Amino acid sequence: MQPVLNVEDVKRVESGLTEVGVSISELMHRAGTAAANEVMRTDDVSSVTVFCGLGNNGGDGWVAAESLRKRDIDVTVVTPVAPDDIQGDLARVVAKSAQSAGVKMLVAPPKGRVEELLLSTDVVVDAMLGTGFHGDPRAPFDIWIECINASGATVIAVDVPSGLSAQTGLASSRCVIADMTVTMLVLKPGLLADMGRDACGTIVVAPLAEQTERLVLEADPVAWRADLEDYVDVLAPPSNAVDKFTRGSVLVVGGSLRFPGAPLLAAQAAARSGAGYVTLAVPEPVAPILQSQMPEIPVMGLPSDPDGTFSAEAADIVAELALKRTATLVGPGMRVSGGTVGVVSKLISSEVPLVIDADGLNCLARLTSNKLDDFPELLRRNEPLILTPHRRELGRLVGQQEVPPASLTAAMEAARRIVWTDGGSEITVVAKGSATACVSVDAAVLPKPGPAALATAGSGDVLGGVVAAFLARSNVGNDDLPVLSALACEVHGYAGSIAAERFGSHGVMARDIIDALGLAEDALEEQIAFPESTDMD
Ligand SMILES: NC(=O)C1=CN([C@@H]2O[C@H](COP(=O)(O)OP(=O)(O)OC[C@H]3O[C@@H](n4cnc5c(N)ncnc54)[C@H](O)[C@@H]3O)[C@@H](O)[C@H]2O)[C@@H](O)CC1
Ligand SMILES: Nc1ncnc2c1ncn2[C@@H]1O[C@H](COP(=O)(O)OP(=O)(O)O)[C@@H](O)[C@H]1O
Ligand SMILES: [K+]
Repeated sequence: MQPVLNVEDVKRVESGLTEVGVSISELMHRAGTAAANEVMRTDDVSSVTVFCGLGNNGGDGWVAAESLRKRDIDVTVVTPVAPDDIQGDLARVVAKSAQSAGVKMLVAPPKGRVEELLLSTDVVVDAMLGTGFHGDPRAPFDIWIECINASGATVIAVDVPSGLSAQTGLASSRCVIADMTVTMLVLKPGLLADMGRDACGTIVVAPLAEQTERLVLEADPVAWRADLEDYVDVLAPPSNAVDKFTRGSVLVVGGSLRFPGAPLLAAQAAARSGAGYVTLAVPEPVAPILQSQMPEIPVMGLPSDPDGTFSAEAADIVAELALKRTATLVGPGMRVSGGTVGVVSKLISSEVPLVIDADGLNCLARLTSNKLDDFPELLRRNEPLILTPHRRELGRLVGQQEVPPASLTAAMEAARRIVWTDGGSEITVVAKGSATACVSVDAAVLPKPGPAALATAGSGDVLGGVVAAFLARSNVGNDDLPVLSALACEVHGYAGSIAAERFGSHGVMARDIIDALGLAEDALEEQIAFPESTDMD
């Protein structure tokens, strides 16, 4: 797994490196050289334009320019001020050095001149704004960003694409869209989430010093990006000596007359994710509707209120059923009512491996008056509990219902409040979004995100079914629940990619993701076993 550090903690690595004799100036030289090395790896590069800002990110750019000049590349720096007028000492020194080495420059050029230069540029190096950037890019950077994005040149961003927050992954309207980002020392969360996914292109981490790895670990990574090899051994090895029950049995509890389809999607997804026996428990009037849809999945009708949701009597029956299954998923389409809150509450207090999704989470929010983190006794259990909220559901659980977490880091913080309420490793929160974090008390694991085609109604129900099936099939201890959940997310995401190939990136429906789940898991397992053989990107 690759560590991810909050931007403020990167400074701790920087000062640790200074203590072992690697100065900031030396780091800047190594950073600029690392960026230049990536430029040199680009095919057929002869002319490069480096856009430099006024801080240390700009300093990296000047170093890169000088390094490229020495390798006979035709390089021009575009800068708001001449080297002598740069305020920061480090950046001024390297800028003057590049100037003395014969690097060409354009100081505060008009827009038309920048556009003209870009016409003959093969590679742009974006060294305008790095981790010191806040707010919206001001002139002239806003204009230069526009020119770069319109240029068609290959763009290599230094540390972070200008305009993107390396911490939050949020960007204003002006943000460099790079083909590659050479990020210094360590991954930062904003590169992996939200707009970061569109802006960074391929991410290359330049460690810059041999002590970096140790110092990064000491700086307490906020998350870990999973690699495929991390998933080895998470699921039980295949065996022919199984029957439908030993392959893992899943109970899906949910549905209402208003939303009968959601639990069916989840149950189908569980069946397509390798659970040998999947059962649905739904309110009585919903049962005949579903039974006709899916002959493989037995449907049980449980006591219902007149509005077609579970009644109070359903709770004990559900708990008894759950005790006989390897894992239970509760929530899809069940609505929030006295009866459904009772069902969720009963399941939580039963020692059964449990996944709570969708309205199951909203019931939990109701039960705890939007302060789940104030109810440690509720969450204290031995068997696994996996919550799969999207950001609005997550917000409702921790009192942020008006303003849900807006970034991956904010979502991880909210998820941490929940898992720390209990403090045990049996709870994992899968904080879903365009990038997802699987958070436990020990770690936050970031699966490789799937395509935007996953953002379609019912897709979350499908994920719930996959997570429940993997929980039923797994042989891991509670400590590995974040990795197990991350694998479920990757299979879901990969199934989304297969479905997008089949139906077009705008044409995917939740059912298409379900149909691709089995193939997605096979493909991923092949990748895990033979990592070099195929390229998943
Ligand atoms: N942390 C480290 O160990 C290393 C950092 N290095 C570089 O240093 C960078 C951070 O340097 P700095 O802290 O100087 O920050 P930056 O260079 O990212 O940005 C600071 C500059 O941008 C300006 N700025 C901020 N917001 C702006 C806005 N909205 N519009 C226009 N201008 C704006 C500031 O006035 C300042 O001049 C990193 O991104 C990386 O590229 C590297 O030199 C090597 C190692
Ligand atoms: N832009 C995106 N890129 C990748 N995955 C996404 C994106 N948007 C949503 N997803 C994924 O799709 C699923 C949507 O779940 P959810 O919001 O619960 O949907 P629903 O409630 O409609 O079932 C989650 O797994 C989420 O991580
Ligand atoms: K940059």
